Amino acid sequence: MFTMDFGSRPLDDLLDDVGLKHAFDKNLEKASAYARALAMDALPPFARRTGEDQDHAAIEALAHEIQRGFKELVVLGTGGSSLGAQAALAIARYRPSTGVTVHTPDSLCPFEMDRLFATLDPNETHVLSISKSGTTAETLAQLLAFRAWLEPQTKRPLKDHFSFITEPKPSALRAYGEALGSHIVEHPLDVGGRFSVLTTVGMVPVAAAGLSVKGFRHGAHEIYKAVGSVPETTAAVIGAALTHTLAEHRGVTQVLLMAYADALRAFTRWHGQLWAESLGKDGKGTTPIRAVGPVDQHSQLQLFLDGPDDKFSTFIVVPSYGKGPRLDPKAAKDNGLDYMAGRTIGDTVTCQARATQDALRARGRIIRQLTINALDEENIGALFMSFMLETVVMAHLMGVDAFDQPAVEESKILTRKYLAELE
Ligand SMILES: O=P(O)(O)OC[C@H]1O[C@](O)(CO)[C@@H](O)[C@@H]1O
Repeated sequence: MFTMDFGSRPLDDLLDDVGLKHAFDKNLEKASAYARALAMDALPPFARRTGEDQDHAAIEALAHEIQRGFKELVVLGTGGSSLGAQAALAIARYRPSTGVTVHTPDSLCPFEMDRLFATLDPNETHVLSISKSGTTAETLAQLLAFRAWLEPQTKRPLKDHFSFITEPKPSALRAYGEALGSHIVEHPLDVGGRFSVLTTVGMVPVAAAGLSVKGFRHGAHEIYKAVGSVPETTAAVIGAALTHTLAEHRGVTQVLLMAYADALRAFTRWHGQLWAESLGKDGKGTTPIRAVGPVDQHSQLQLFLDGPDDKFSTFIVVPSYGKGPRLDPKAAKDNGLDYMAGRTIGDTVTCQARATQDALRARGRIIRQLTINALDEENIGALFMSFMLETVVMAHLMGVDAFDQPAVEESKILTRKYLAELE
C-alpha cells in the first residue's frame, strides 16, 4: 500500500495559511459523502468487478495458452486498451523472467511496426488485440498488418497466433476473431477503457508476463474498502477535494504527477488519459502533466518552480536509501561529487525527490507525496484504484460525467473523411 503526506506540516495548517481550510472542509465533506454512497449503493463496476475476481479463470487460461506456445506477446490496443497494461507491466523488468516478453505498440507508427516485423520471430509471436468497442481504426489496422506479416511465415495454425479482448457484442474486431477461430475473452460492458486496467484488459498481459493478478487486485481491494469506510482519510478523497478547492480558489489549471522511479513512467501516462479524458468536459478540467524524476528536474522543473503557480503536484516516491550501486568515495571526490562519496544511487534519488518538493514548498505550493515501499503488484494495484476513485470523486465535485468522452468522436469522424479523400 502507500502513505500520503504533505511535508512536515499537516494539510490543515497549510490550508489555514492560504485561507482555504473552510472551502476544503466543505469539499471534503461532499467528496466523502459521495464516496460513502458509492460504496453503499453500488461501487463503480471497475471496483466491484475487481473485488469479485469473477474473471480470474478466463485471464489465467488465456495467459497460460500464450505462455505455453510463445516467447513474444504483442498487445495491440490504444488508449485505455494499452496504457494500463503498460503501467502494470513496467515492474516486470525488475523480476526474473517467468513469462513472455510483452510489446505494446500503442500508437499507430509505421516505423515501429517495421521495427517489430524486423526483430520478432513470427513463429514465436502471439498477437493479443484489445479494443472495447472493437472498431478502433488504429488497432484494426495493426491487426491486419500483423496477420499479413505472420500468415506467410508461420508453421503453426494461424488461429493460435491471435487472441482478442473485446465487448460481447457485434463489432469488426469480434467478427474477425470469430472468423479466425481464435480465443476471445470478454471486455466487461460496464467498464470504460481508461478504468479497465484491473479487468481482463490489463490483467491478461500482466499474467502472461508472469506477474500476479491477485496481487494487483488485492492492493486495489484494500483501497476501495478504505474509501468506502473512512473516505475522509484516503488519498483518493482528500486528493479530489484538494484539487477541486485549489482549482476553484487558487487558479490551479494543471495537475502534475511526478514519479521518482523509471518503472512509474508508464503509470504517469496511464494517469494522463484517466484524468484528461474523464474530466476535460463542458469547458472544465485540469490538464495532467507527466514527469519522472530525477530526469525531469533537468527539463521541466524550472517551470514548476518559477513559472505560474497554477499546478497541484503529486509526487510518487519509492524510498531507495542504500539501493543501487554505491559510488566509490575517492572516485566521487576526484570528479566533483564529494556529496555523493560513498552514497548509493538510491540515496541520491531519494534525496533529490525530497529536495525538489521542499523547493516547491518554499515557494508556497501545497505538494502531496505518496510513498510506496516497493515496486510490487499490491502497491501498483493500490495506486491504480486510488487514482481511479480520485478521478470519479473529482468528476462528482466538478459536476461532469467521468465515464464518457463525446468530443474524441469528432476527430475520429474527420480522420475517416480525410482517408476517404486521399487520391
Ligand atoms: O478500446 P477501444 O474501443 O479500442 O478504445 C480505445 C480508446 O479510444 C477512446 O475511445 C478514445 O478515442 C478511449 O476512450 C479508449 O480508451
